[in-house]
Amino acid sequence: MILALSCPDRHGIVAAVSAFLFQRDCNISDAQQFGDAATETFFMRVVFEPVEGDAPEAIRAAFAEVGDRFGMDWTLRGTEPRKVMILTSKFDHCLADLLYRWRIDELPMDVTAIVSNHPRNQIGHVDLGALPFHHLPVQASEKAAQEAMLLKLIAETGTELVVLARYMQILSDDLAGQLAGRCINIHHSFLPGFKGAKPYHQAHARGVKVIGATAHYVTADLDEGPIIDQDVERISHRDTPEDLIRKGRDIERRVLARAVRYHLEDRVLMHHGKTVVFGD
Ligand SMILES: Nc1nc2c(c(=O)[nH]1)N[C@@H](CN(C=O)c1ccc(C(=O)N[C@@H](CCC(=O)O)C(=O)O)cc1)CN2
Repeated sequence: MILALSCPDRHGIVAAVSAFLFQRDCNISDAQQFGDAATETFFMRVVFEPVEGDAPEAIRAAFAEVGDRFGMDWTLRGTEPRKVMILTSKFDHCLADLLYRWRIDELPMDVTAIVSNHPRNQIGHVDLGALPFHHLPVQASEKAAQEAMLLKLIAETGTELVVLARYMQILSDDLAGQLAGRCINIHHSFLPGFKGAKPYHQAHARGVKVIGATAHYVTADLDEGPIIDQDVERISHRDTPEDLIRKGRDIERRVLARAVRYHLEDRVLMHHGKTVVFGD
């Protein structure tokens, strides 16, 4: 099981958590914590094995007293797969990579559906196997209707996380609000540089020597959401925009996969528009 928490920083938090787990004969296999002096906030992630028959609900019910005592924001989850919906437009490299990592059990998820604003035959060569595919086209005048169908699908499938794997439509403030903290986007630049569409052409025009990719939670403000993970590659004057797009694909794949896995493993805690990430 994984306990993730944040609370006002004070003495005794780690002691109280470890005492609770000790009293229940739980075995701690990993623990990470961080105290943010600037905001006097404490963050902690503990992976532990409960004794046989100690049900998650019972542990949660018992931990609530500790949570209330310290004013914690906390989640306590098993490691069962979580329901993920993947949205894409025409570029399928991130979708294909996520599905490969899912098929080799690198990502603890059940894929509820693949959704695109383009028809199935326009999203590259990726093998969706038996996964449900939904074509939800976006006409500017019918964006609200398209988003209502998307929200209905998310609700009906019990989707817990929405991944924008190069989904090139801007979500409305309402939809972004309804998916707050459970929608991750891959932006194909090293934010805050080169927001918006065509970042590789912007980078080429600026003559930068490093390109990158950024995975972030989606908010109403385009490319402004809390950053979960980033990575970069050095480039040179020899690289054309097409070279940057090619080199960028690899960066996007690994950054998005890492961010999705970190979210699914409760390694990401949100804080003041930023994140605390207990990586591996
Ligand atoms: N509310 C948000 N929606 C989306 C975000 C976000 O941060 N907040 N990220 C984008 C992804 N993205 C960059 O990473 C991005 C996608 C699309 C555009 C854009 O200008 N789209 C045009 C249409 C383009 C087309 O049809 O091909 C538009 O929507 O007018 C910029 C950046 C996903 N959504």
